[in-house]
Amino acid sequence: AWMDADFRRQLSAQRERVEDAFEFEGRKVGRGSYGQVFKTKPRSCADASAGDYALKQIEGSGLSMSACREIALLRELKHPNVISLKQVYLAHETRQIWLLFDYAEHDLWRMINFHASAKKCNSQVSLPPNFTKSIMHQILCGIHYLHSNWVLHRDLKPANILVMGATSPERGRVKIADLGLARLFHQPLTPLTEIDPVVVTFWYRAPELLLGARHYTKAIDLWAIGCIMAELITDKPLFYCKQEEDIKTSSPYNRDQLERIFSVMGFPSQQDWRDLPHLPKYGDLVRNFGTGQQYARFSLGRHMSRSFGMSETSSEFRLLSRLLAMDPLRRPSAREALEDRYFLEEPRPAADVFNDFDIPYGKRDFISDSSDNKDDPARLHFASRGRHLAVASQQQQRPICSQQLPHRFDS
Ligand SMILES: Cc1ccc(-n2nc(C(C)(C)C)cc2NC(=O)NCCCNC(=O)OC(C)(C)C)cc1
Repeated sequence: AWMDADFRRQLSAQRERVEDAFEFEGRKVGRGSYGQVFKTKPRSCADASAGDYALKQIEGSGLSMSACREIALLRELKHPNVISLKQVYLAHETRQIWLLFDYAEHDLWRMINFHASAKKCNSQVSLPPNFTKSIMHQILCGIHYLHSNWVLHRDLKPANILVMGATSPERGRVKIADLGLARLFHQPLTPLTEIDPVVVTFWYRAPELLLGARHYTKAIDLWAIGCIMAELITDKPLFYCKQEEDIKTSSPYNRDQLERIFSVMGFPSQQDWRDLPHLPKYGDLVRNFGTGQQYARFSLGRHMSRSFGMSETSSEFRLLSRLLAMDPLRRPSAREALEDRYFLEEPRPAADVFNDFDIPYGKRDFISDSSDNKDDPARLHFASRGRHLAVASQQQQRPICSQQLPHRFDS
């Protein structure tokens, strides 16, 4: 051994073990191909007030490529709106890698689903007037920081936008994360009405990606932020498209998703998007959609005003339509978006997106391993229909559809 045995023994005796430092038995809140995540408290400080931590046990053993990438990336990044890596634990015996993060009780996927369910039961939950503006401001601040460090996110969607809970010193602060893909079958089976947050969806993918663009760009992240803004306003995914039942081909071209985008945005003309004919899948586009005449009367303004009564002259709509420019060259940078009039007008964005409103969302559920029953016939049924079919996450908190909505959910 390159280190003398005695010294190694000494190091090993001193090394802090993650199981000695944290209580995480039965506190699993996330499961996926990346590994699993626990909601933990340090064993040392007994007082419950100390913030919680998210402890991610990385799948596999040893320094995998993804473990290296996550550690190397996150240890360099420090911004209030980006998830922060607190500590790395290397268990030498098992060669396991554990990453320690601040714990975020909420995320936009669960929050938006909560409001969508509340609407269905007509039990509207009141929100601050600057709710969307505050969230958008903090997402753009976080992405501006990442982009200025030449870090592209590549998979922005509501599930990756975390929000700190009531017990955190950073109550109501947005933290951009990348939770990776979660396995689908750890959730008990419930109706397919809600698509699991982490099924691979194309709803946030920029049109140039669907048409075969070979490289991710900052503009691709800004398109996704536009999709998230629309979803915050309407509680519905703007470019919702049914999930494929069978395993998707590897082709980036997704006709149904493009069809959905055109039926909201209209079809891009030569003037709208000069470089469109140079995209690899332009031939497929012409074959499937011809000149796009059938979408001539559609536009974002028409969609947002007819479906959600949104004024096309509002600064909110103006920013949304800038972010959702079909031509990536016409989308604003994160800095240009932050300078938009929308953020300078009343009400101004707040540091705590909930302001002093009660937080109506439930806490994350703990996942029990027993629900990972491999022999569950229903699981096999869904499995046979392809891994894209999701079993809706039981973790989704539905508001109680009764008149007396309890005052505080998060206490
Ligand atoms: C392989 C790899 C995986 C993830 C990341 N990554 N990238 C980013 C940027 C782009 C936002 C900086 C962030 C990450 N990693 C994470 O966000 N990891 C979070 C793990 C903590 N999980 C977590 O808090 O999960 C709950 C369910 C409690 C919300 C990098 C590399």
